[in-house]
Amino acid sequence: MNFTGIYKTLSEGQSEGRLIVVTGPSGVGKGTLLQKLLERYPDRILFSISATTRLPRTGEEHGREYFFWSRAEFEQKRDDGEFLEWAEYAGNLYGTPRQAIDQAIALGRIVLLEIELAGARQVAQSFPSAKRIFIAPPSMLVLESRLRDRSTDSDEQIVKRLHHAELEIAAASEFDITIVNDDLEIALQQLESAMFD
Ligand SMILES: Nc1ncnc2c1ncn2[C@@H]1O[C@H](COP(=O)(O)OP(=O)(O)OP(=O)(O)O)[C@@H](O)[C@H]1O
Ligand SMILES: Nc1nc2c(ncn2[C@@H]2O[C@H](COP(=O)(O)O)[C@@H](O)[C@H]2O)c(=O)[nH]1
Repeated sequence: MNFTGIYKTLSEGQSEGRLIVVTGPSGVGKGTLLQKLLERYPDRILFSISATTRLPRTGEEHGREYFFWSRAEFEQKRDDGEFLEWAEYAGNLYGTPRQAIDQAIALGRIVLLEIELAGARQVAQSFPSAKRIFIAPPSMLVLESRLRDRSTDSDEQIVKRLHHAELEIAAASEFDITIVNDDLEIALQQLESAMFD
């Protein structure tokens, strides 16, 4: 059975498996929030591991933060239909492999996708019942300082990411709910309520 088939069956009431998409500009704190949720609900939540063609940052491991694939490998898998969604972002390809998600939803888990806007739009088309949550920064200045203080991206990457951020923030109204990540604990509580309601 393909993913659509499994998801339909589950939405008809046989399990509580569901898909939640979390989108927001790079540096807004999506990963920080989701990591904390995962620590709170390790048995209920599955955090999808994406694939990317970007190089690993210090401390990142293949199969933990991402599957780090070459562009040729990524494109082959994309052409073979192995991604639920994919997009080019700031010069690299990113995508959600379908397989683990199919299995987790079938087992009744809440599956979280942390993806950028173009991918979120694809999921909205293929899975209109997925809940879509937008994480917004308190301001562009705060976003920029989070990106700079994180010290993971070059100046060139930061400029690209801030440019993307403006496009993403302009699309926030497409989402079911927007959460401003100012105070981390408050944002976490809001995300938790949105996920389980
Ligand atoms: N509420 C907050 N207040 C202050 N700093 C925060 C808050 N949330 C996250 N941060 C910090 O902001 C930086 C960016 O967070 P994080 O890496 O989680 O962002 P992200 O949205 O996952 O980025 P990307 O999409 O690039 O992966 C990190 O250094 C993190 O510690
Ligand atoms: N469309 C997708 N976007 C994804 C996926 N995995 C991550 N992302 C988004 O990419 C940017 C940059 O991430 P970074 O790790 O290089 O900082 C960020 O907005 C992520 O949410 C994916 O599978 N599909």
